[in-house]
This record gives sequence, structure tokens and C-alpha cells, in this order.
Amino acid sequence: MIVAQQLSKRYGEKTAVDRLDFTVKPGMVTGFLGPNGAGKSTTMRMIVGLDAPTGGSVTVNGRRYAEHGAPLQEVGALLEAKSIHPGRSAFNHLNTLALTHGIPRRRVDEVIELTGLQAVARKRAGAFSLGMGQRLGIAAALLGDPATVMLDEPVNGLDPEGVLWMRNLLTGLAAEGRTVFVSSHLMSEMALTAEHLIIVGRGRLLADTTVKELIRQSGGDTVKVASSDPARLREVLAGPGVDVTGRSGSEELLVTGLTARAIGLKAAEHNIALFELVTKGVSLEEAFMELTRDAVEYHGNTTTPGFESAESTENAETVGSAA
Ligand SMILES: Nc1ncnc2c1ncn2[C@@H]1O[C@H](COP(=O)(O)OP(=O)(O)OP(=O)(O)O)[C@@H](O)[C@H]1O
Repeated sequence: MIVAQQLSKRYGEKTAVDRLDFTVKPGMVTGFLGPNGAGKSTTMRMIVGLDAPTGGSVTVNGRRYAEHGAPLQEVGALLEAKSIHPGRSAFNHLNTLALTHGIPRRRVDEVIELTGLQAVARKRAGAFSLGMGQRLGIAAALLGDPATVMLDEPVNGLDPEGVLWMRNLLTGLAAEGRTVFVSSHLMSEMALTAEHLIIVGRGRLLADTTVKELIRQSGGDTVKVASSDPARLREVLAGPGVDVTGRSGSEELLVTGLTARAIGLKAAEHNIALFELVTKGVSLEEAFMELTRDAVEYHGNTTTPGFESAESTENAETVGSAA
């Protein structure tokens, strides 16, 4: 369990982390998201005592990191690429860590196997690919069999097989009851891996929510329905918690608060012919972009081809009209 209370970090005039309050709970993967420069790495560094907060506090399993007698057994972290002596083998690197932290030798073999490094464990780490280096960093993070695991961009540099392996590893660690806190810019991957999300922008907390709820709030449960009699359909669908919008003269309505199935049944009951009935999907990426639109520090000046596609524009409208 990680608990941040009014956690803040200033670098001179720059406030990198601004009064963050959040709790990362055990038994699930929590994604830590935010645009570049939002303060994710700084927050993670403060969690493991590599940076000192200028305000507030953060604890792991009830204590500040420095107060733990055996921190590697408490929280395992993969932060930015580790500096490993290039001449040292993966095995020697892990074994030295284990020896200096009172961790048994058999655990070194276990993490080497867990991270799929058996074939290269005796090779010089300096010759490792980015993906292998990433696996070695994860092996080191898991060495102390910690109840809390924190990884900054763990899928960086991994090939598709590696990404899948990472997904299974993270969900497996969470299923064992561990606290798993992971930052990533890969929204599609986070949507598959994380259950809970903490989203920051310009150092501030923007959302502390589930993946499902974030998508729902962005209009992910909106149904588009086209019918022969939109005015009459609007009447029969009206009810508590139901919101119906549509342009005058258009056959289309956008409905929130009812499933496509419920809308279809109501329409049939009142003999209203339907031409289209679609639940509109909103991806985590779209929900994230909408939430963080005003918190992006570094804007590019090019438009991604296809981003302004009919579908995206449609979704943006849906969000607007449903709000
Ligand atoms: N040592 C430092 N000195 C001064 N400013 C810093 C320092 N470390 C970070 N910052 C600033 O603090 C802000 C937050 O940076 P941080 O690296 O925590 O963001 P991030 O969310 O991890 O970004 P990214 O997604 O790009 O890794 C940025 O504006 C950054 O420039």
C-alpha cells in the first residue's frame, strides 16, 4: 500500500508535484498516467526516498521508505534505466544485490527464471539489448519478494512478446495480493493491464478512478440510434438517469443511461423502426486526452494524420453533448 498525503516537490520556481493525495491499494494494478513532465517520475522517486518531498509525505506499507529496515523486501522499484556496471553479468549484479541485502541465493535463480534471463544471465550486462536490460531491472525489483512493486515505464523497449509477458507478470503480481504501481504512456496497454488509475497533470491530481469509470465519464456508454420517428423515440426513452440529445431535423439521437438492448426493446414496443443502433466505444487514450488536454506542457505543432477522423470528432461531440 502506498499513501501520499499532500505530497509536493518544488525545484526552485518549478512545482513538479503539487499537493498530491492518493492511495495505491494492494491486489490490483494501478496505472500512473500523465503527460510528459506531469510529475510521475518525481513522485516515484519520492516514494523510494531518492528525492525528498518539499511538502507532505508518502509512505509504503505504513512507513516512509527510509524507515524500513529491509526496504528491498518492502518495495521493489524499476525507475529510469539502472546504471549497471557494463562488465558485470546479470547474475553477478543480482547476486551482489542479494548478498548486500540479506536475500538468499536461491531467490537470484528464481528471479532470473521469472524474467526469462536464464540464457544470458552469465553474459556481460553491457551487451544487453534494451529489452534485456529492462528484464534485468525487473529481476532486481522483484529480488526481495516485495509486497509493493513500482515500475516506471516497464514496457519501454520490450518487443510484442515482452509486452505480453509484462502484462501477465503485472496482473499475476497483483493477483498474489501485491500492490502494483506502474507508469506508462501506452494507453492501450494500460487499458488491458490496470484496473485503477491515478492521473496527474502539471503535478496535480486530475483523476483517481477506475479504467471503466473514466471511459464511462468520457461518453463510453453513449448509444447512437437512428430512427423513423426521433421525436417519439425521445419521448418513450425519457426517464430518470436517461439523457437524450439530437439535432433538430436529424434522424439520429445520442442516448446515455440506457443500453442499446433496452433502446431496441423500447423502440419495438412502440413500433418505431430503427435504422442504426450503436454503442459508441471510447478508448482509454481518447478519455485520457480529453482529461489532460489542458495539462499538457509540451505541445507538438503537427496534427497526427487520422486523429481528426470522423470517428474522433464524433466522439468529441458525444462527450460534449452528454456532459
Ligand atoms: N532535478 C530536477 N530539477 C529541476 N526540474 C526538474 C527536476 N526533475 C524534474 N523536474 C521538472 O519537474 C517536472 C516533472 O518531471 P517528471 O520527470 O517527474 O515528469 P514525468 O511525468 O515523469 O514526465 P515523463 O512522462 O516525460 O517522464 C518537469 O517539468 C521537469 O522538468
